[in-house]
Amino acid sequence: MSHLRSVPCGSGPWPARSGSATSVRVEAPGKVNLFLSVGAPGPDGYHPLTTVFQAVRLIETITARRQSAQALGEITLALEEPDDAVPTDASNLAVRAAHILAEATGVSEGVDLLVRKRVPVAGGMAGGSADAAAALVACNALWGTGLGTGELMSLASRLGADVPFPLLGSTAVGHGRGDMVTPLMARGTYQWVFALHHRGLSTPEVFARFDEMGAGRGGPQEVSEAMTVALRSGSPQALAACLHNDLQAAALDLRPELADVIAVAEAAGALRAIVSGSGPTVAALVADAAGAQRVARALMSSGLCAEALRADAPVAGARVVG
Ligand SMILES: C[C@@](CO)(OP(=O)(O)O)[C@H](O)COP(=O)(O)OP(=O)(O)OC[C@H]1O[C@@H](n2ccc(N)nc2=O)[C@H](O)[C@@H]1O
Ligand SMILES: Nc1ncnc2c1ncn2[C@@H]1O[C@H](COP(=O)(O)OP(=O)(O)O)[C@@H](O)[C@H]1O
Repeated sequence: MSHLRSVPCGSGPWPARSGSATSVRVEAPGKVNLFLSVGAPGPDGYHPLTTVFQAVRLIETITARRQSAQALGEITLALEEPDDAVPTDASNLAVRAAHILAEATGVSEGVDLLVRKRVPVAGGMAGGSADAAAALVACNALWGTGLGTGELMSLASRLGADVPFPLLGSTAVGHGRGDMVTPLMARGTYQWVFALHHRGLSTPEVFARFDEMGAGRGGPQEVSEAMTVALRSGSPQALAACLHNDLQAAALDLRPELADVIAVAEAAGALRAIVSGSGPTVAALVADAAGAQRVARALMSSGLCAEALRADAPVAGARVVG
């Protein structure tokens, strides 16, 4: 299709080497799925899907620090604000990312990772995946391992279906497990309000409920022409009409109150509100800043959500800052 171009391989928009820097700071965005069509699972249990990701201005920041010569070459992680829902051991996706990069490049140096989280945890907005992408870019620069975009993308897809996208950012189509990403032409800036909840939803549980409901038959649908035209037009009204999420019914089945959250956002003037990815975050697309304020206020006074966050999109993928 003429609006698609392939991911360039070679060096990315981040420095390959940091020289003698003692630390590297990287930012990576959360995402919302503008379109998510899910097919029947394959023998590995994974679902083939077609999705349109948009990177939103809810930004994870990872600082990778060189260790002292006396350190044991371990990979450690700390959270700027401790959170029981986020592991800090070897199961953290950012730690796994540093390990996989060290293994692929033969690096024995350790690293101390410090994470500032701004994407809701287990909210269907891929915060853990953004951390993994940020850790890959940060360690690649700190260690001077010099991997290019193609190689980082390939490591990212081994970490999780959602990990390659935050390396790319902006707006992109995902195929396969969602890990085969291709940039998509999009104009304009979109305003979102995200309704957050205290309790997250588990991605495997939502896919399992999707299967129990008999929802995925055959292969996933392709992105509609209406969606690509809407994105090229930059019109939030046109985009609102095309938003689609096959996992929404399963998320609503697990959390029926999300239907009320959607209704409150739309009654307050959102152009459309949908479940973000596997949920439970509800993403409301609004026309402008005034609309965002009205919707955020209505969501908060409804008592149905823990927080309402405003963010614009799209934004860039993982990049070294500071
Ligand atoms: C649903 C989506 C939509 O973008 O994201 P979230 O909304 O959860 O962030 C993704 O498909 C989630 O991606 P991610 O969270 O990286 O998934 P992974 O870690 O690779 O897989 C977690 C589990 O989700 C299920 N899974 C994931 C991707 C896929 N295409 N088919 C699946 O069935 C599998 O049960 C797998 O064991
Ligand atoms: N760096 C990380 N940040 C957040 N959660 C993480 C991280 N590493 C592992 N996890 C685990 O992954 C789960 C899902 O994380 P997250 O990426 O926030 O949500 P989602 O998959 O819904 O987009 C969390 O509940 C947590 O147990």
